[in-house]
Amino acid sequence: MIVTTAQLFKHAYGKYAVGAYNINNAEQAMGLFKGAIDSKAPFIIQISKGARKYTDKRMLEAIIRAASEIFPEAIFAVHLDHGDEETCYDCIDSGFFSSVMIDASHDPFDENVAITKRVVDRAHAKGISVEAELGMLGGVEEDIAVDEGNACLTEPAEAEEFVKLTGCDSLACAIGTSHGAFKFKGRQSLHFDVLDQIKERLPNFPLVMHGSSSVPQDEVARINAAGGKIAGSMGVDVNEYLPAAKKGVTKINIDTDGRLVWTRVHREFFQANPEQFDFRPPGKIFIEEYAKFIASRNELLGSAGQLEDLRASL
Ligand SMILES: O=C(CO)COP(=O)(O)O
Ligand SMILES: O=C[C@H](O)COP(=O)(O)O
Ligand SMILES: [Zn+2]
Ligand SMILES: [Zn+2]
Repeated sequence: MIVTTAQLFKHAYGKYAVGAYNINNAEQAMGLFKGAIDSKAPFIIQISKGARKYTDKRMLEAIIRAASEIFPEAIFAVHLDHGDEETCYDCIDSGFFSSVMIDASHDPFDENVAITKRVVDRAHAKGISVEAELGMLGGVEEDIAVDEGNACLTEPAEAEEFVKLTGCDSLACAIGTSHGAFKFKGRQSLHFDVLDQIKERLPNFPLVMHGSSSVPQDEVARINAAGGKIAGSMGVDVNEYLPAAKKGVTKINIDTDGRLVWTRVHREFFQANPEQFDFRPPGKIFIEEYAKFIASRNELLGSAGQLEDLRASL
């Protein structure tokens, strides 16, 4: 069943975070739905502009509708990840997306407000939720690279004003993370101080954490042992997911870690079976491994086991 992110956040706020996972193909969709059902968790499927280009937006919709038929118990939102204004309107008009993200965080504050407000008006007219972004993460997103020096944490007073002016349903805040596999040079903590200040100004308002992959070091080691060359990568401490959720982070975005699962499975498979050229055996392994990964993340986010209570509340 497709619901809005606002419906998911109402149930989760302050108790747990809903995992938001990107998909690009059928194997990821199968693993995601299976892992969510195995862990009895609601979830958010995210589709980036890159995914819509790679697989074709019609193919992605068909894959998700099919997965929803294969796993009829699933409760999830279909969400556009890092949309621009034009892509937001395309998704709002599609009749398929229940939630969009307008990411105008690279524009000046007033421009971000104006763009976000226009998207909010169009989305709300159709009952669709809107995530906006304020502050700047490091790393690369949708082809825009932000180096560490230019990344800036969300300013709490600005966040309060931004939400009032735009009427958005949730806000992606920069609290120290970045996209991709190279977030930190050493183990680093989230900026809980900033989170506390934002929560004080925006009580009961759902916040979103992008760049939340943990980049498991054993996963990286296995990839490198099987011929990969991923060096100096470090991610978010998974033990900080739940404390962040208790401070209002209601959506936690994880994409890179899933790509690492894919890379490890396929590198190990083809290294062990150099004569193989059928992609289905490793594809099958990936679906199983990705399902296990999703279930493990949902446990850490606290969303595992919430499915039936959520269903009863809808
Ligand atoms: O924020 C993300 C998608 O919007 C994904 O972040 P990661 O690169 O840490 O997985
Ligand atoms: O924010 C980035 C997400 O991980 C999506 O990545 P993508 O734009 O390469 O599909
Ligand atoms: Zn952004
Ligand atoms: Zn993101």
